[in-house]
Amino acid sequence: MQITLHKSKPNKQSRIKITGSKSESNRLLLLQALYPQISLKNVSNSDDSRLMAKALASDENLIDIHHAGTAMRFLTAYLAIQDGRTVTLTGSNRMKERPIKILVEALKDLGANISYEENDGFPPLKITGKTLKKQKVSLQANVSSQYISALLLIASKLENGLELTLEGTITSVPYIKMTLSLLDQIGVKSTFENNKITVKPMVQNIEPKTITVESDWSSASYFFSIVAISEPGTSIELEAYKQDSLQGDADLVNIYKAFGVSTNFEGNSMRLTKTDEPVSHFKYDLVHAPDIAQTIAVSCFALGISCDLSGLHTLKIKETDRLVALKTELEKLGAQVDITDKSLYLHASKAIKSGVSIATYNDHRMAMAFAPLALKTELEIEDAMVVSKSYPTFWDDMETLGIKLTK
Ligand SMILES: O=C(O)C1=C[C@@H](OP(=O)(O)O)[C@@H](O)[C@H](O)C1
Ligand SMILES: C=C(OP(=O)(O)O)C(=O)O
Repeated sequence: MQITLHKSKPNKQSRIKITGSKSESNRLLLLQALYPQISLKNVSNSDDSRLMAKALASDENLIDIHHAGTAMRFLTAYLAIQDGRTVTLTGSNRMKERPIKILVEALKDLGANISYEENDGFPPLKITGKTLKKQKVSLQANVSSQYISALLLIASKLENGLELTLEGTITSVPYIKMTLSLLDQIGVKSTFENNKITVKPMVQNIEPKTITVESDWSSASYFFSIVAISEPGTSIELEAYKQDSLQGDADLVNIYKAFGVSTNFEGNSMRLTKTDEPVSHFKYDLVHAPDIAQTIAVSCFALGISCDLSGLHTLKIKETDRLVALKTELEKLGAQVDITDKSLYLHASKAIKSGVSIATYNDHRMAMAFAPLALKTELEIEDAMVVSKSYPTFWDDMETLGIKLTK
């Protein structure tokens, strides 16, 4: 379905409630399957988290995880330790292009029984669960942190725990720390020093515990963008967020200061207000927060400022090649964008073409990142329901803000 976004002015004040972080939810759902004493509140309503929950509850021998990357990686590790069970784990066509060899090889080094059903190094995988007795493994850490989190999530269930050696520059570090922090909340002990992570085995049963998932910061990024592009005084209140977040994308508070957005935490919500003028050039390394690259690039384009974003090497293997997708779609709107395989440079431009149709490439973040441009011009978003991968009520929330759209 295509959505037309009409040029709109957002309400002066709005309030939006966003559901739990997809990343935290997918970790906690897996931990809940391993430790049923855990109860969860504010779980993400995203397609990816629903698919994760469904897969964990399934006793079928074929599981299709569609576009859900974290679910694919986390379930590979989970199924590898389900003794005696054989499952084929597959996904969308794009999932079959997203590499998984580093994780599969690490699991195999630990003793797992996993084979590739189609192409070497890629899903679908045939996994026969067994008890893994080895404890030490090394893996490349510069491609995706999801491989590392996947191993850490099952580590406390291994007989001797786990000792990971991370090779190369570690990418997306906050996501690894999030995993360790959630393990700590359920009583699993770990250490992370330099390039070594250790996790202790859990010998006794854990105490019953309720964990409330903080709302999703990557979803919040689109509201930071809208406030940045708005008139001074425009404010949006977002629930339920805290200053001391496990999510690396909470760096948005710091980043959007450069675009004139002030953030105030009040109770369990945060209020974003447009207070200042943006900088004239923005330079940032997003190696620890790759999911907000699209939002930031579009914000800069809307504000007419140049930006130089680095640390983007993981973007090529996400839902689509996000570097190429950003360049193609921003240039349709009149931008000039230079990309390498790990960076993006947007030249400053004032004019934004009207009536352009934005392709989304099965990538929720392409649809959502471009939506704030409705404050500047009319545009169309193709295959707009792609947003449900992480944020099913996104378009309803846009309407709540006062953005006019036709479905
Ligand atoms: O562990 C996680 O929940 C995630 C890790 C990141 O992936 P990479 O480590 O592959 O960059 C991020 O892009 C993804 O959306 C979620
Ligand atoms: C990259 C993402 O998700 P995943 O890797 O879990 O598919 C994302 O949500 O931006």
